[in-house]
Parts: sequence; structure tokens; C-alpha cells
Amino acid sequence: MSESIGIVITGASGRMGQMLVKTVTERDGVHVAGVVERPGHDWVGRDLGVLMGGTESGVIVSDDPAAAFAGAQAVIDFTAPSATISFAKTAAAAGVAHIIGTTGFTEEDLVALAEAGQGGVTIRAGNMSLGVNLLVQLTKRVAAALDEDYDIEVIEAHHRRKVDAPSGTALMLGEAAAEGRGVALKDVEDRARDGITGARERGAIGFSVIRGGDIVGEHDVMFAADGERIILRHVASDRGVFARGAVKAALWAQGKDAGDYDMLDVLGL
Ligand SMILES: NC(=O)C1=CN([C@@H]2O[C@H](COP(=O)(O)OP(=O)(O)OC[C@H]3O[C@@H](n4cnc5c(N)ncnc54)[C@H](OP(=O)(O)O)[C@@H]3O)[C@@H](O)[C@H]2O)C=CC1
Ligand SMILES: O=C(O)C1=N[C@H](C(=O)O)C[C@H](O)C1
Repeated sequence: MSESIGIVITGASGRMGQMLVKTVTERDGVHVAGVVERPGHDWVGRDLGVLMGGTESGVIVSDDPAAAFAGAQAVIDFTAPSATISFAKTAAAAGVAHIIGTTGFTEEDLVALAEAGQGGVTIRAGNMSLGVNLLVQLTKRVAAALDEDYDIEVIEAHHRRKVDAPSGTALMLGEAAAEGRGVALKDVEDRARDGITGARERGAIGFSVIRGGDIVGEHDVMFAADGERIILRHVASDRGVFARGAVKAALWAQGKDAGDYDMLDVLGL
């Protein structure tokens, strides 16, 4: 029988953190080896099982990432960019795979993240669900098949507490559309429209953002031409899809060579 994989969850009290605790606890072959919150957080020093509304689990919430990562096999991290950059360095030093779901990185953050994680196994994706990663591949294909008579627009909707925009998923879809077209997203993206914008630029890839209520995550990629529109859509109604993808990534990471991977690698898409 193979050994259970020990997973540390950072930001365990967050929306995704709690879903990850539940998913890892319920799944065979993995267990919660530790959880981390920032110093001063009111979960620190308390029993995770009790905090999650159950009985004592023996897992005590830590504010010391290095101590929590030691002896684990993977860290699943859905927190914030600055925290993730710091966790990347600690995970690489501990020889623990770092599974990153955090979004909202700037270009400079991504450089710092790559540097921090050097020598370790890193898997990062703005969306860990199977459905969205399939949508990425479909978007690439459709964009490659159509010319610039088809205007590409990425539309995303999320809950009122989301802090970054456009979503990591919207950017993945924009990148896929740009790749399909053979252009760089940074050269064609149109992220903000307000006032007298002028007519749409041919070849632009536009982004629209909706924030409201408890929307888990919805993404459309629209190809709009004269006389017809093609719309590729993904709707997430349960954060479990992201958590299950992250656990799959943690398992896939075991024994892999150091390097940066994404969910397309994990899912073989
Ligand atoms: N890739 C994917 O599939 C998905 C990605 N996401 C992304 O995951 C991230 C988290 O989302 P969500 O769970 O909704 O957000 P929440 O705000 O609910 O949770 C974030 C958690 O991270 C914690 N945190 C922040 N900084 C630190 C730190 N330095 N050390 C330890 N913990 C820290 C927060 O603690 P505190 O309250 O103290 O700040 C909080 O508990 C976002 O970037 C989101 O876009 C979300 C869903 C799916
Ligand atoms: O913050 C969220 O909630 C989500 N964030 C990810 C993103 O930025 O795309 C993934 C998912 O859509 C939910």
C-alpha cells in the first residue's frame, strides 16, 4: 500500500483554505500535515478540527511556514501574491512541492516568484478546475481557426469579495486566445473602457469584469463577428472543483524534476 501524502494548506481560514481542508481530509491517499495562517491571526495555536466545526484533529494552526512545511510532501497555497512569493522560497528550501492557486500577480511579482521557487517543484494555475483548463485549450483552437473579423472578448463574474481583476482565469483565457492568434496578449489586450473610447481596435482582446453577491466564478470567451457569435462558457458553482484540481496537482508533483508546471501538464491536456 502506498503512503499517504502530507499536505500543508496555507491561508486555511479563507474561502479556498476551508474548502481545501475539507477536500484533503475526505480524500484517500492524502492528509492534512499542517496549516498556516499569518502571525496574529486568531486561528493560530488552535486545533483545526475544532475550528472547522468538528472534533479535535491534532493539527494545530501554525504561523511558522518553515516548521509547518518540514516533513510534508506538498503545500497548497491559495492566499495572496506577497504571501505566495514568500512561501515559494520556504517550500523550495524544504523540498516540498508548491501548488499555487493564488491570482493577482503583477509582472514583477511573477519574476520574484520564479526566483523564490528556484530548485523546487512549482505548479501554478489561475484556475485548477478540469473544465476551465479544457476551455483554455478550446479557446486556443477556436482563436486559431478564426481571423480578426471575429472580435474576442473575455467576460468574467465573481463574488463581491474578490480583490483582483481581471481574474486569473480570464487572463489564462486571454493568453490562450492570443496564442491561438499568434500574438502577444500584452500587445492586444484592452482592459479598461470608459468614456469616449473610440471604436474597437481590430485584433484587440477585450476584458469585462462583474463583481457581485456569492458568484463562485463564471467565464465566457466570446468571438463576435458580423452576423454571428460563438461563446465558450464555464460556470463554477462549487469551490470543490478548484480544490480537487489542487489535490490532483499535489499528487502529480511527487517525484517530478524541479521546475515550473501548470494544470495543463497535470491534466495532460
Ligand atoms: N487557481 C484557482 O483555481 C483559484 C484561485 N483562487 C485564488 O485564491 C486566492 C484566495 O482566494 P480566497 O480563498 O477566495 O480568498 P480569502 O481572502 O478567503 O482567503 C485568503 C487566505 O489567505 C490568507 N493569507 C493572506 N496572507 C497570508 C500570509 N502571509 N500567511 C498566511 N495566510 C495568508 C488570508 O488570511 P487573512 O484573512 O489574515 O488575510 C486568508 O485566510 C485568490 O488569489 C483567488 O483569486 C480562488 C479560487 C480558485
Ligand atoms: O477569487 C476567486 O474566487 C477565484 N479566483 C480565480 C481567478 O482569479 O480566476 C479562480 C476562480 O474563478 C475563483
